[in-house]
Amino acid sequence: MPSTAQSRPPLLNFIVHLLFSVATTVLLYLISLGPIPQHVGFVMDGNRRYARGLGKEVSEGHGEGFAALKRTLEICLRLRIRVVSVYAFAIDNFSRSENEVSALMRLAKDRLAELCQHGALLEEYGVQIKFIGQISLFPPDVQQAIKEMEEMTAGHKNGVLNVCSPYASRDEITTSIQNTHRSVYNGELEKDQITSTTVFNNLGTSQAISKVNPGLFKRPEESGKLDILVRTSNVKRLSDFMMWQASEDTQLHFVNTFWPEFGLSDMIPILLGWQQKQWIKQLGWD
Ligand SMILES: CC(C)=CCC/C(C)=C/CC/C(C)=C/COP(=O)(O)OP(=O)(O)O
Repeated sequence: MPSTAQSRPPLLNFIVHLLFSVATTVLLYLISLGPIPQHVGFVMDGNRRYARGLGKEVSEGHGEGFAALKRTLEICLRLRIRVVSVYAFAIDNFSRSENEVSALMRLAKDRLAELCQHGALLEEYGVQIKFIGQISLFPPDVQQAIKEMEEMTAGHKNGVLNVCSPYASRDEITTSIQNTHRSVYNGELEKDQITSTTVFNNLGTSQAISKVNPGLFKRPEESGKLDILVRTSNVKRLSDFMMWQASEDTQLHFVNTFWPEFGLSDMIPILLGWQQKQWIKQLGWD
C-alpha cells in the first residue's frame, strides 16, 4: 500500500514536505527565467466526477476543488502571472440541487473570503479579487461577502484574480455592449467611435485589469487577452467561458486531471509549452 501523509512518521513527513517545497521553489525559479504569461484562465472542471469516483459527497469534491484553486493560484502568483481568471460558477449552475449550490456559496463566503483577509494570500502578493458576472443573482449574504472581499483587496495593484461567478461569456459581452451604448447615450462616446476595442475594454475582465498597475505588464494593451486557457477533466469545450478574451494567440490546454487533483505537475508542461512557443515566435520560426 503506498504511504500517505497520515501513515508516515512525523519526521519523515517533515522531510518529504521540505524536499517538495525546495523542488517547487527550484522549478518555479527556473520557469521564471523564461517569458511569463500575463493572463491565464481556468475552467475548473471535474469536481463531481472526482468525488463520485472516490465515493465522496459532491460538496467534498468542491471543497477539494477549492484547495486546488488556492494551490494553483499560488503557483501563478509566485511566477508573477498578473491576471488569473477562474470559472467558479456558471449562470446555469443555479439549476443544480439546492445542497450543491449552497455548498458552493459557502466556499465563496467563507474560504474565498479567508484568502482576502489581512496577511493572507492576496495581500501577500498584492492582488485584488474581482467577481465577474451577474452578482445580483446571488443571495444578499453572498453579495455582501463579495462586496467586502472586493473592498478589502481594492488597494492591491500587482494583479487580479477574476472569479467568474455567476458567469456566462455571452452575458459578459452583452453587458459590455449595453455599457458601450450607455456611453453613447450619455454623450461620452460618438456612435462611430465604437470599435471592437471599445467593446473589449468594457468587458468585466478588462475593467478589472484596468485597476492593475499597467507598468507590470510587458504588453499592457493585451493584458485582457488570455495567453493560456486550461480546462481540466478531459472535456474539450469552452462552455461559454471568455470567448472574446480567447484570441487567435491563446493556447488551449485540455488536461485529463480532475480539477481537485490539478497542481504543479500539470502546470509545468503547460507553462513550458507556452514558453517554447514564445521562443519560436521570437526567432521567427512560426
Ligand atoms: C466558489 C468557489 C470559488 C469555488 C471554488 C471551488 C470550485 C473549483 C468550483 C467550481 C464549481 C464547478 C461548477 C466546477 C465544475 O465541475 P463540476 O462540478 O461540473 O464537475 P463534473 O464535471 O464532474 O460534473
